[in-house]
Amino acid sequence: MKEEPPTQRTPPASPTPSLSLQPPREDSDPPALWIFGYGSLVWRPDFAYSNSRVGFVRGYSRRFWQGDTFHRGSDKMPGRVVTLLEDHEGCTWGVAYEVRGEQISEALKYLDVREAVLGGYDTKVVTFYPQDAPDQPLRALAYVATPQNPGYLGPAPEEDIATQILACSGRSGHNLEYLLRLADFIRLCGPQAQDEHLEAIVDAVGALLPCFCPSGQTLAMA
Ligand SMILES: N[C@@H](CCC(=O)N[C@@H](CS)C(=O)NCC(=O)O)C(=O)O
Repeated sequence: MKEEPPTQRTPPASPTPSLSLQPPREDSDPPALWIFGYGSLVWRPDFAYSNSRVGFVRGYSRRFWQGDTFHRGSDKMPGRVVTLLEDHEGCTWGVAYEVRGEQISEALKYLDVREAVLGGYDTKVVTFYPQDAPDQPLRALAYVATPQNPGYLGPAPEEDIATQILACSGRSGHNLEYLLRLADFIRLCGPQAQDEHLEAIVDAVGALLPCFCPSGQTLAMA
């Protein structure tokens, strides 16, 4: 399902940087583009793609520092979603999706609405290292929310981020679902994908939950 923007919330993203499409492998092969997801794109790309690979990007850390007033929050109660922070020591795990031929324009058109218009993200070219072939890195397009975008919330104690996540939901669902689906993915990637920031927020949510679910209800994940 593709979200339709109720109104233009942020200026259209700057045109996608001239990411040279991967040359066709054979003359008959269509051009290809890799798109790197590290937040909701990990479990809900919602665009057609030909191939996907789990892996990581170096030089970035994932942070719940972007506000979201559409998908996981509202204007009155913005949720928190992730962006990439430039961090020389950082390593962020996610999923890269290969789009080929006509899939390219369809994916970019959809993501421009979902990520840029509705989410305040901009595009950035990153180097993606597939988990199964880290010696064969790929250039990929990533959507990154910079501090200059109007929805940027920036750093906060993990306990405060956890409180905000527990209190927010939007058109795509509860902010807690967003956190837990991402934590599930990182857990499935194994210990090399450890994300201390994400873990600290999940731990803080666990510590707060009795306050939010006094009857001891368990969290039902759809
Ligand atoms: N750009 C990041 C983050 C994308 C992201 O999480 N964007 C949010 C807010 S704009 C979104 O699309 N949410 C849809 C959802 O929460 O299901 C990614 O590559 O996954």
